[in-house]
Amino acid sequence: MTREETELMAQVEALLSDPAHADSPLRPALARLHAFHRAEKQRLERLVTIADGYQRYVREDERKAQRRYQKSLRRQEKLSRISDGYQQLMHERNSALREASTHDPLTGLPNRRLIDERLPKLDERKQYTLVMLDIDHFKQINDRHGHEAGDKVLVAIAQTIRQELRDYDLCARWGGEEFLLLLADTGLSEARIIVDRLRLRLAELSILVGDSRLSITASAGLSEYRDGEDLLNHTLQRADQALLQAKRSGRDRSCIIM
Ligand SMILES: Nc1nc2c(ncn2[C@@H]2O[C@H](COP(=O)(O)OP(=O)(O)OP(=O)(O)O)[C@@H](O)[C@H]2O)c(=O)[nH]1
Repeated sequence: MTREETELMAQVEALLSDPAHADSPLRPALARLHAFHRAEKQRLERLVTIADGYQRYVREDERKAQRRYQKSLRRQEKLSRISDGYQQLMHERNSALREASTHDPLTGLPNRRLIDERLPKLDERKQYTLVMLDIDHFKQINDRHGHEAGDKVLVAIAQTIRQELRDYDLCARWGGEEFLLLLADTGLSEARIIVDRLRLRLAELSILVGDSRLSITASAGLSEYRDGEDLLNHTLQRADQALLQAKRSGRDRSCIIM
């Protein structure tokens, strides 16, 4: 209520309660006007209270909706973090599984399965030489120094093969101490130079096992891929025969079957 209104109401109430105006013909009308004004005022106050309450309710409701929205946003962020993490984990697991199924766990070299997968992708226009490389008298290493020593030697051999070959050559651990090399874009005479250099590097290895230093030699059989033939059947058979020949003629050498 404004100050002016308060003063006016006080003035009207004073007039109404003054006995000097009890018989005034204006008094009943003034009394009704005063009562009407008070009733209106109370109604207005009630309305204001209701409107305030409604606004408070709306504000509180908005705050609740905001809190619910923030909470659901946080939950969604959490879910998407979990989902991202899960996808990453699945990706890593798949890569690990793929790695495990296509590589030899001891040396990390590709295994037969990977070679089987890669071979259909050979470029028919290129020359390829297939090499079977086998470590000589490997059994003696196991027998004399134990299986673990044999494993250590195999790891060192694989490392040397990897270092000596070019990026575009393929190499795999084919069996126990037998390795398959596929030299791309390479004819027999060039392949023999590469293989003999590799055998020399292998012979130079001096692998520390306990108190002993072990050295090895390797034999190799080479054969060139002929157009249209099955590499893992025909070319491989000739390379195997060449390897047998190398073993039979004294080991520590490479042989070729044309
Ligand atoms: N330490 C170890 N030894 C293995 C592994 N795989 C195969 N071998 C061993 O390799 C040896 C191969 O022996 P052989 O086939 O007789 O061949 P070798 O003694 O190398 O004789 P030649 O090939 O005729 O020169 C066996 O004793 C196998 O047990 C392996 O993963 N780790």
